[in-house]
Amino acid sequence: MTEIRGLGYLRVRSRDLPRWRELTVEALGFAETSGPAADGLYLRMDEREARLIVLPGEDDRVLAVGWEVRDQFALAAVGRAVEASGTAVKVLSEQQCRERRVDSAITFDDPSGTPVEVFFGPVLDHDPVRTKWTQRFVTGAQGMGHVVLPTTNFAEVETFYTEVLGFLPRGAVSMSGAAPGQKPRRVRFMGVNERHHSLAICPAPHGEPPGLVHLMVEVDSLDAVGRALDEVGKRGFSVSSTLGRHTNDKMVSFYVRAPGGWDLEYGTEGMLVDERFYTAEEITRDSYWGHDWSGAEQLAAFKSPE
Ligand SMILES: Cc1ccc(O)c(O)c1CC[C@@H]1C(=O)CC[C@]2(C)C(=O)CC[C@@H]12
Ligand SMILES: [Fe+2]
Repeated sequence: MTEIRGLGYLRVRSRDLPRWRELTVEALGFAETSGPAADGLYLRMDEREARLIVLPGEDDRVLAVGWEVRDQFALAAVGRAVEASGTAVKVLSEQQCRERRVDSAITFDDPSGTPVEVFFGPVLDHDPVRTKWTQRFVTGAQGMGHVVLPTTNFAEVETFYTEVLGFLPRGAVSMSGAAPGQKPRRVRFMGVNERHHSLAICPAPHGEPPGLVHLMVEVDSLDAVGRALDEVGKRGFSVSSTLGRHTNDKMVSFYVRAPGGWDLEYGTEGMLVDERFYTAEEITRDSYWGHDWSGAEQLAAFKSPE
């Protein structure tokens, strides 16, 4: 049984904070709050202080994928497992934990170099979450959403997340290149809670610096998804994939290109997995309908030569 309970937060760095703010706050309807860095973008989805944090800098990169555990004992157990696997673990300082608004955290790189943080004890903000479309983000026991990570050492990364961190396999798909000129690739899905997948890995060059394929966040309203889709178009953001319904998690979503070269997936109606009855399945199409990727710009992660 995994100690990881869900995706807790994502911290990224960007050269273009105004555009990130326009996308997340004005188009997707995240609630903006303040945080320790006066010039940072701190985005609330729920009673947590911030789930998505964008800090200004000279490049676009993932600073940390934050995974949440129950308590200090679970955190210690994860730290021991990661060390035992031969990966160096650092304990975050009190100052770093204050910045992240968590009780304690450790950090390490996964085998493809994605910076990972594992934490417990997030600080809550009890003020109401004022989202633009009055939607609620689906979080709670399902965590913040899911991330898809690019990797060139697929097998090693898969082993790390399943056997060291205890993620549960939640099926796979073999896809012919979705965008023209792309190679076929296998995507593996993994979960830690009732959300179908909190993590997926995709064979792709990681790019330099560490990139993402996408971050998915879920809302409780199809109207919010539709309104957000209208708004990203009006504001000139590139829609990487049109609206569609996935065959594995049944999510209705679209994908929009964020500044920095990866996508935000914005969806609703994701299914819940009941581990008492679930078995991992192999899907043969990514979607029942929709999800046309032909308009996608190349992923930053796919830019460097294979
Ligand atoms: C197949 C699928 C089911 C549920 C999801 O939440 C989900 O993101 C996907 C995969 C989408 C998939 C991806 O993440 C990596 C880039 C891919 C392979 C494409 O280029 C098209 C489909 C994309
Ligand atoms: Fe996704």
